[in-house]
Amino acid sequence: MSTDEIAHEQAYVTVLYHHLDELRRHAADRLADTLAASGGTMQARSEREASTALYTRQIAQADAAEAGLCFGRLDLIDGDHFYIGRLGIFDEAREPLLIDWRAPASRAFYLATALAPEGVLRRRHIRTSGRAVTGLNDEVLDLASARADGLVGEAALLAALNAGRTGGMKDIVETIQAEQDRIIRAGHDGVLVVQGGPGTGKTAVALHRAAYLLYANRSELAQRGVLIVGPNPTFLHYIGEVLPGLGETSALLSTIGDLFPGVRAHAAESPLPAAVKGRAAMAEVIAAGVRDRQELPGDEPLEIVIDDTHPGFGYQSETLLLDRETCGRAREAARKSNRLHNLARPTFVAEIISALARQAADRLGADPYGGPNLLEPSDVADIRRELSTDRGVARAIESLWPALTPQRFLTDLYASAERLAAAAPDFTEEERAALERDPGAPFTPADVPLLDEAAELLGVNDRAEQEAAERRRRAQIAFAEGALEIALGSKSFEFEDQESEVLSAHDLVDAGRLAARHELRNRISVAERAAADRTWMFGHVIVDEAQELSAMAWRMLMRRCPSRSMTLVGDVAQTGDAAGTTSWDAVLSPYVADRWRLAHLTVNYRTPAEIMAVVGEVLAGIEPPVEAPSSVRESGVQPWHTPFADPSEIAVLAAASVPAEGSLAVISSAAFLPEVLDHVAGSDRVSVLGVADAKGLEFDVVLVVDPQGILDESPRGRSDLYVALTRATQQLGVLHPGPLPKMLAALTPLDA
Ligand SMILES: Nc1ncnc2c1ncn2[C@@H]1O[C@H](COP(=O)(O)OP(=O)(O)OP(=O)(O)O)[C@@H](O)[C@H]1O
Repeated sequence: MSTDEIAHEQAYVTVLYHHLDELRRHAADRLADTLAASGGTMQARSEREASTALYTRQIAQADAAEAGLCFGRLDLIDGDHFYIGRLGIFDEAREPLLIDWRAPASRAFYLATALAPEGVLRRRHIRTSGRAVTGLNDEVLDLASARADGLVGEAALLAALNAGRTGGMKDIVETIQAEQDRIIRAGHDGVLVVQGGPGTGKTAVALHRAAYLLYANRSELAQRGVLIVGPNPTFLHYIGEVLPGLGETSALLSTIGDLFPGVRAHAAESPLPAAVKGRAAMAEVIAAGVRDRQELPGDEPLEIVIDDTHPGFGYQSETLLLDRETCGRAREAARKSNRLHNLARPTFVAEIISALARQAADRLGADPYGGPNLLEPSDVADIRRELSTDRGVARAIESLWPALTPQRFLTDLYASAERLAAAAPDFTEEERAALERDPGAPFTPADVPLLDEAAELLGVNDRAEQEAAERRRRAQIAFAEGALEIALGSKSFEFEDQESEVLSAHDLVDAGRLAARHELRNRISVAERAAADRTWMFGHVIVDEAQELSAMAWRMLMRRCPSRSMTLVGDVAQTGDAAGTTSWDAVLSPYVADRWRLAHLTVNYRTPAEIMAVVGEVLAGIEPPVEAPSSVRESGVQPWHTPFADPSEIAVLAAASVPAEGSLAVISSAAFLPEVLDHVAGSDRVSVLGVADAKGLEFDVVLVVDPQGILDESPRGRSDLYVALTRATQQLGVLHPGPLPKMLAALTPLDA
C-alpha cells in the first residue's frame, strides 16, 4: 500500500478525531449547564434528567468510539465514496463525514461480495493504532476475486481471528460477516432463534444485535431496557465490556441465577434435581404447594391460650378453640376473594378473629342465670382488638395461613418429605427425594424460576422496595446537582464518606468527571431498577446459550417479556444442563406456537479446521443431528492426546503449553477438577475450569483433562465433551487417565 494512500487516509481520520473531540466537549458543556441548573417545576426537573441522560450517553459514546473510530471506506461504482465507523459524524453543513456502522448505508460494507457487489467497487479496511493509521486492506469486488465461501474482508478478518485472546471478548464491528449482519439487523418483532455451532459468532451476533436494536429503536427500547441472559457469571464477565465498548449502556446482563431480586443463586446442583426442578410440571407442584400452606386443623381443634395481659379478658388467661369447620369457612372466604396467597391472608385473619371473638364473648359475657349476653358491643370490639395482637392467636394463624416469602415457601417445601408428597403426588419417590434439601442450603440457579413462580402465586408486595429505589435515585441526582454547584463555586472540596458511590472523598470535580460519574449512576439506575423489580418488563430479551434453559426458566423469562420480542441464540448440540433442551420447537411452542423464525450461522471463526476434524466423531453421536460448522482457518498444528498417571503431570504439560502471548485453559471433568486446581496455578492467562463454566468462552490453547469422565458424569456428557473440545482458537491437547475414548481416535499421540 502506498504511503501516499496512508497519508491521505490519515488526513481524513485526523479530521474525524477533531470532530469527535468537538462532540465530546460540546456534550460536556451542555451537561455541566444542565447539572448547574436546579429547582424548578417537576417538569423542568424531569426534562433535566432526560438531558442529563442524553449528554452523559453522548460522552460515553464518544469515549467508546475513541479506539478504531473509523475502520472502513466504501468506494462505489458511481464514483462516490464514504467512511464507516463506530458512530455517525456530520460536518457543519450536516453532510455525513462518518457513517455509523448500524446505519442502513453501512450495510453494503458487510454484505457486498464480488457476486453481489451492491454498487460497491472497493471495500477498504482501515487499521489504526490510537489515532494513527497503520495500514489499509483493499478488496476490489470484481468477479475474478469472487470467493466461494462468501467471506468478506478476508485479510482484516484473519488478522482479527489470529490475534491472541486476552480473557475478555472484543467487538467485531470491523469484520461482521454477511450471514451475521442479516441476523444483527433483523426486525425485532417476535422470536428469532439463531442456531449455530461452536465459534460461529452467536454471542458476538447477540451483543451486536443488542447495540443495533437500541440504535434503531432507541425511543422504544431504551426505557424498558434490553435484558441479556448468559449461562454463568464468568461468561458475563467475559462479554461485559463489549456493549460499553460500543457505547451502549442500556442493557442488563444477568444469569438465570441472578434474576430474582435479593437472591444470588450460584450453588452447584447435580443433574437429577436440576432436571426435576426444570420441568414444566413444577408449575403445578408450586401451585399445589401454595394451596397446601392454607391448612386446617385435624379432628382435634386447635387450642389457643390467650395470656393474662388483656384487660378485655379481665387479665385472666383463657383457652379458645379453633375447629376444622370454623377454619374451613375462613379458608373458603379467603380463597373466594380470588386474591393471591399473601393478599388473601387479611380476609382469612379477619374471619378467624371474628370467630374467636364470638367464642370469647359468648364465654365472657355469659349470664349465669341464662339471660342474654352481658357484654356491650364496645366490649366485643375491645376483645377483637386484643385478639388481633395476641401472640397465641398470631401463632395459630401463622400455622394455618402463614405470610410467606417465596424464599421461605421453597425452603419449607424442600425441607419436608410430607409437603413434597402432598404437592407432587405424581412424581416418583426418587424424583421427590431429589428435591429434598436442608433448610440452610443455598439456592441454585434451578431454584430461581421456582422462586419466581412462587412469587407469582404468593403475591409479594414489593412496592416499598421499589419506592425506596426510586427515592435513592432522586437523592443521588439531587446530591450530584448540589455537588456541581459547590464545584463551580470553589476549586476543590472534600466529601465525607456518605454517598461514596457518587463521589468519593478527595474528588476534584470537573464537569467531565462528574459526567462519568453520572454515566455510571445512570447505568446503575436502569440496571438497578430493572434488576430490583421482579415484575419489570423488558423491551427486548436476548438469551445466549439458550439451549441450557429449562421449561421453568422459559416461563420466568416469558413473564419478563410479554411482547415476545426476543432473540435466542444457542446450539442444541451443546446442551449440557440436564433440564436444557434439544428442540427449539419444544421450548417455544407453548408460548408462540409456530410463530418464530430460525436463522443459521454456519461458519466457525474460532476453532481451527484441525480441531473440528477430530471432534467430528463426538458431534456425530449427539441427538438431534446438526451440521458441523466449517472452520475459517487452519492453525497448522495437530491436536494431540497423551495419557497421564499422576495429576502432577498435568501441571508440567500446562506449563509447557502456555502460549507466548494469549491464554491457556485447562478444562477438566468434575472428578479431576480439585486435583487440577491443586496442581495448576491459575493466573491472568491460565484458567482452570469445569465444563459448565467454560461454556461460551474461548482460549488460545486448551487442555482437556479426563474426557471419559466428562462423558460419564452427565446424561449429556457427549455434548459437554463437544463444548470442552471446541474452546481453542489455536491448539488443543487431551490428557486421559485411562484409555482414550474411541470417538477421539483421530487425535495425534503427543510423542509421535
Ligand atoms: N465476523 C467476525 N469477525 C471477527 N471475529 C469474529 C467474527 N465472528 C465471530 N468472531 C470471533 O469468533 C469467536 C467465536 O465467537 P462467539 O464466541 O460469538 O461464538 P459462539 O457461536 O457464541 O460460540 P459457542 O457456541 O462456542 O459459545 C470470537 O472470538 C468472536 O469474536
